[in-house]
Amino acid sequence: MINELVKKIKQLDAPIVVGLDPMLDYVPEQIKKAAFDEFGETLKGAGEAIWQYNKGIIDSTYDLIPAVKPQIAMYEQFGVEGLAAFNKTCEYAKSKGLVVIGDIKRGDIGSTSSAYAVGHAGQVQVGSKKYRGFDEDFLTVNPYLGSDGILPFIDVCREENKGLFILVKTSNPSSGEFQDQLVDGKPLYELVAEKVAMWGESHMGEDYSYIGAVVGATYPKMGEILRKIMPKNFILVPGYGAQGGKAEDLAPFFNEDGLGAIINSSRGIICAYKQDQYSKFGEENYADASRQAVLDMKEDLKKAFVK
Ligand SMILES: O=C(O)c1cc(=O)[nH]c(=O)n1[C@@H]1O[C@H](COP(=O)(O)O)[C@@H](O)[C@H]1O
Repeated sequence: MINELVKKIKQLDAPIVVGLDPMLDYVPEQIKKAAFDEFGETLKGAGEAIWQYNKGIIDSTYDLIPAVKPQIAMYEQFGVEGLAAFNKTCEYAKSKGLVVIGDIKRGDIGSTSSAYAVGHAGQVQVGSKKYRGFDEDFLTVNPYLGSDGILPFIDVCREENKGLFILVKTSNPSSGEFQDQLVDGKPLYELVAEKVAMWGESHMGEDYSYIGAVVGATYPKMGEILRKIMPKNFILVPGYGAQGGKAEDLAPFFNEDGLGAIINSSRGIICAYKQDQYSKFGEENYADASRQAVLDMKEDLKKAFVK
């Protein structure tokens, strides 16, 4: 899948992933009304509303972008109905040719990581049959438990031609509390990056590894160092837009070949219709506002390459 992702990024000239993080408050009234008329103000109604909202965004942007990243918490809050919406969203995005990055941020002791990996990237055995519970192309994982927690994910990804993005330096304000701590004079995030580079060698694509890293757009100086430590690993970069990351800060995340990073924007795209600059679209045309926001993001990212 990493080769397909790289190919699509090149073809579309868009190192962009749209984060499908649907809070119910973001869903336009007309979609909520239709869902609640059918299923009532229930978890099922909420699941239907977020699915229809996502479908609109996918339909209006799939020809411009290589990938989407549904964040599972936004779905889990509605219980199994939310998870059904997550699954439908992943399946529909794939049917439109999009690469799906399942933002599940899992990681546990080995046996439990194995079950997570099977559930989201592999196939579970049921008697004589095998089934895919969920079926994302990439997963985000948390490396806090060490190799035991990561290797089961890599094993499944190797069998399935899938990949990972491992948290290295996260975009949030308190990410330094643990991640920046010095260990033998080196920040912890650098040690994790060295491990990601090493793990990545065991599952290589053509030019890049299937094993990538997550580094926040909000820490460009660290991004520059991490880019060098992990030259063959793709970096998923969240934090652009709603969290304050600017296009001008993104250059260090890319390699000389103009590749190596994919920039996420969630609220900046899916809630575009709520922003002043896109208010002319109106709530009913939220999906057109999202399309315009993707086009504007694409233009804006060009600044990252202006030397
Ligand atoms: O793994 C992630 O995607 C992630 C890592 C990180 O360091 N920071 C971060 O914001 N994210 C996710 O990226 C998305 C950012 O959303 P926006 O701030 O709305 O663009 C959310 O889904 C976050 O959960």
